[in-house]
Amino acid sequence: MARIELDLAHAYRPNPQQDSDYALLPLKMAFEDGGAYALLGPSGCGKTTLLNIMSGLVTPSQGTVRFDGQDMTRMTPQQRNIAQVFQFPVIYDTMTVAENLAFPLRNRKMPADQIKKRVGVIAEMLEMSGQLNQRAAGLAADAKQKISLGRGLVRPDVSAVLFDEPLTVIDPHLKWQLRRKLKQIHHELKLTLIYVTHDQVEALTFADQVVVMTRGRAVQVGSAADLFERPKHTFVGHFIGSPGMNFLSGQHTGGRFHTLGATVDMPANRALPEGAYKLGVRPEHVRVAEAGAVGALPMTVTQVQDVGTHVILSVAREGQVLKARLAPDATLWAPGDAVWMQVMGPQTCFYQNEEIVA
Ligand SMILES: Nc1ncnc2c1ncn2[C@@H]1O[C@H](COP(=O)(O)OP(=O)(O)OP(=O)(O)O)[C@@H](O)[C@H]1O
Repeated sequence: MARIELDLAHAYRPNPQQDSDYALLPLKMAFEDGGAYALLGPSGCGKTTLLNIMSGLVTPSQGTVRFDGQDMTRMTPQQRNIAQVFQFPVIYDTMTVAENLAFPLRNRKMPADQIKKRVGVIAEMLEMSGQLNQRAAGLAADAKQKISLGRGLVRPDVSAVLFDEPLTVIDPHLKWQLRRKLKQIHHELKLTLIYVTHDQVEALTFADQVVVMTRGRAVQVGSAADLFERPKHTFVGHFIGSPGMNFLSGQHTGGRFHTLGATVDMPANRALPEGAYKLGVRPEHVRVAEAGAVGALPMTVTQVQDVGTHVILSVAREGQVLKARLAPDATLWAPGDAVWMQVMGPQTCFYQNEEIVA
């Protein structure tokens, strides 16, 4: 295993001139030895490009890839000793499950008794012990992809295992199980795992550290709690959470925040220089308040969505909607009701140029 350090940018086209010419804008980051990481972001943000640069399938147009300090930028995937699992199964249909799992170990000339043992361990982890002697050809797509996962995980000596949306072909119920399984496998095998996905639940359940990407930029690297409580960039606020963070543009002057044609008092202990900001507050932290309460805004209820475990209350002012995630008894509210919504609190964040400042 290795610590992977990236200091690079990548454009697929020659002579990139502007940001939009880059699949990856200049980035500098490190993946620690033995960590479980996810690269999360919408389609086209550069996740696969970043993964392929780590594996050696793509050479960055600028900068370097280092493994444990050694420059690997121009090395092949074999030389980097990387295992990669793709969206669709890459297996040999004519071989049995056991032979498929053993294949990467045979290639590395591991002694037969050790191969048998390791294949047994991996099959057990993936709950495939009963299928070891079956031919892959007769198996369902789910089972074939499990073999692909197993082939990625079977070698104990790899620098890292890279997964590119590996659960795409998996049935939703099994997907949930496999996600948890991969997390458990990570704890047991202590391999460096890097997992590409556009699904926040998948990223947050699997990884200890999530790299959130948008338009070729890695905007934040952090734990689920970091991304939830302190989104460094408004994109992270929008993208993580369901519904995402609320944002209100406004002006801070004289200890008050002016937004949507109203004024909210800032809590006394909240130090913030005067200026223009976007206030960011998670629906989980918005509360219905007493009329005129410090930190509350007068608004009108537009929608009450009862989703069983909680209620999403949508309120609006001057055409701007704010969402609050409340306990189930909030169904007492109805569209048209006047409410005061508490938007200021210790978890309220402030942004300038989309970056967090307080
Ligand atoms: N081989 C290529 N040649 C030219 N442009 C490419 C190539 N591969 C990707 N791109 C472009 O680079 C950008 C990043 O693509 P990439 O596939 O890395 O994103 P992604 O986040 O993995 O998206 P998806 O989830 O859809 O695969 C996109 O604009 C894409 O069109």
